[in-house]
Amino acid sequence: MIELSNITKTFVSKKGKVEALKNVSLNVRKGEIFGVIGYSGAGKSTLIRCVNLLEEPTSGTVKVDGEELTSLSAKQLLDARRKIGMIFQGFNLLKTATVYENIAIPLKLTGVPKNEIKERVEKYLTIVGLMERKDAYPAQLSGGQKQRVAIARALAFEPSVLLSDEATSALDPDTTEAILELLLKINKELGITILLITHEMHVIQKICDRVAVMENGEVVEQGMTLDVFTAPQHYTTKKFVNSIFNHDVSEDIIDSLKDQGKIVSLKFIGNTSKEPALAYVSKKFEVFPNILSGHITHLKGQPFGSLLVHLNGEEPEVKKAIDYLLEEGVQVEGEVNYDVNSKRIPS
Ligand SMILES: Nc1ncnc2c1ncn2[C@@H]1O[C@H](COP(=O)(O)OP(=O)(O)OP(=O)(O)O)[C@@H](O)[C@H]1O
Repeated sequence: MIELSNITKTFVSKKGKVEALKNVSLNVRKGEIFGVIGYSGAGKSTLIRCVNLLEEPTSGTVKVDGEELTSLSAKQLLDARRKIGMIFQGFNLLKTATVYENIAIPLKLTGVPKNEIKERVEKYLTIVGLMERKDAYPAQLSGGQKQRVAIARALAFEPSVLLSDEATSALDPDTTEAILELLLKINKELGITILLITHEMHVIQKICDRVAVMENGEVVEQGMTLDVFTAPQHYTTKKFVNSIFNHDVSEDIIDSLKDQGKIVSLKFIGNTSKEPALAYVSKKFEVFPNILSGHITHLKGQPFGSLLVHLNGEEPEVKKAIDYLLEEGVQVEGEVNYDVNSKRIPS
């Protein structure tokens, strides 16, 4: 549905050149929710803006719904953009227009007939749950309600693709959840393909079928959300995974324990979360597991747990215990390193 092939984007300013995108290729399939996650400056905004050519790539091609946007004339591009809705962190509503007008005016400007405008505005305001606020002005709405108006405005063009540029980043956690639920509903019920960018793991965890991790203008890892985050390969991906578990154990404790066995991080996926694999370790081997910290979350609806455990015992027994845990489908990571926040985490 969205095919980005070998996209590069170089900004040239007085300060010099910035390679914001370096040979990025992505393929977003019809009907899926695809998330791009990365820290500040990774190139996410530049990437999503290249999809509707708000930003023109320095090289590479952009195809949306089979049409190569990079080869269209200005007029053709305007038409093609109507199939690509976009929502933003800052909502971008007209302050002096009502909720109804915010949706109706852009339709009017593109020549949609009057009776159809009314039909569409009412249809999409109902879908986002804001019909009763149609005469309100943006200043009278909460952040979540403003984002709902922006979503209705995007949907009113009946796009096949919705781009979301950090749409929940300015919202509180409860409102974020509600907006993510709405995006899921739009994806399922209207069949709209969604490409979103975010720096928040829970956005990816909750709604994305597939994910790409960006760092320094490059996609460093991509695949099914569950696969990428349960077996992270790249340092940045590991940092994102560790950020959801936040094992906050003091260095003093780690230093005092590390000579009497091994400190490991165990990750449990799906049904293995429910199995007491760790309890068997102390029965089967001369190893005494001591849980230093633990957390269970969800990844695309599947339980995903992490325990920071001190496996106290002689090296051969600890090794056997680790092999046993691996056989049971538990991910085991050893070596304790510092992360950027100077908290010690297994890498
Ligand atoms: N118009 C521009 N001119 C010059 N450099 C730019 C421009 N836009 C982005 N950049 C640079 O390109 C790089 C990627 O920026 P981009 O905004 O795409 O990253 P991001 O991952 O979206 O981060 P953030 O969430 O902080 O916006 C950064 O180094 C940024 O300073």
